[in-house]
Amino acid sequence: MSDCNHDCGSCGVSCDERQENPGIQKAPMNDLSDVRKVIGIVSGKGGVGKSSVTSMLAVAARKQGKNVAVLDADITGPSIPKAFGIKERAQGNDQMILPAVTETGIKAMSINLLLENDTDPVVWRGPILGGVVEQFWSDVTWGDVDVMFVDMPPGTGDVALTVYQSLPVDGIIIVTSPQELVSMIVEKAVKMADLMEIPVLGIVENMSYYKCPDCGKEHKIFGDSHIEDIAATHGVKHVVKLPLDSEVAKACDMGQIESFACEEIEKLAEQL
Ligand SMILES: Nc1ncnc2c1ncn2[C@@H]1O[C@H](COP(=O)(O)OP(=O)(O)OP(=O)(O)O)[C@@H](O)[C@H]1O
Repeated sequence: MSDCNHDCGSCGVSCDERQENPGIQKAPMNDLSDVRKVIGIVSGKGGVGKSSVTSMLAVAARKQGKNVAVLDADITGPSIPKAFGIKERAQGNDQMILPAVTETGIKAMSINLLLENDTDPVVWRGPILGGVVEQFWSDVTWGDVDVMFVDMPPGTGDVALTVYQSLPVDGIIIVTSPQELVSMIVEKAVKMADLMEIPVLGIVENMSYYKCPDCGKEHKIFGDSHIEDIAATHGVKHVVKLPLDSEVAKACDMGQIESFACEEIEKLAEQL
């Protein structure tokens, strides 16, 4: 056949090589990178602790001896460098961008490692944000990585769609808090993953309860949890409940997430 542009979507010819649903091409990985597993950390809405959980999962997987990377796809609200206390800018040249490396050896890339000041806002439209995420995947020299955690932007918008379509995501972890409204938003995230045919590996209910340090009683500050029901409805195997804990906030805010240990997250990381 002459003049084939390999875009079956714009061509009606019924040739031997025709693909009815050619789909969106995955972004290529460069020759100096070998990332063997990609796990997206998603949340229905902002502020529920998605970046903290991403960081804790990365720390736990690293402790288990894996080569770990974190791709901060939350371009307009990047929190990963702060949680790990990374202060220096990313290095690179015309050919490649090198990720930052944390104290325990986790590789990380975030828009904040490229901005002149980490308080500079990112005021870009959706397609440009998605393009940055693709570049983080394709142009960063990740090297040998057993598992990469992708800190997704909150919600089911443009950039989340780009990550699902362009990166070879093996599964996602949904982070939520226990309010009723959030349950509905979680279902949206689950359904989006279903649409993309990406398995939901687990749900983390963050700030699930507060344990009184004096009497040990657990208080459900945001109300009763419905997370087990939601997980059962959607066939999600792993459910983790994390307390509201000032030590988590302190570790993230001080850039010391690598010295914070969380048994529940360590157990989850083992299953991934
Ligand atoms: N279990 C917890 N207990 C106490 N504070 C927490 C807990 N989890 C997260 N935090 C704190 O809540 C704040 C928001 O957390 P984080 O940045 O991880 O949320 P996020 O969902 O990624 O938000 P965004 O969508 O804005 O990126 C941070 O200051 C963090 O330290």
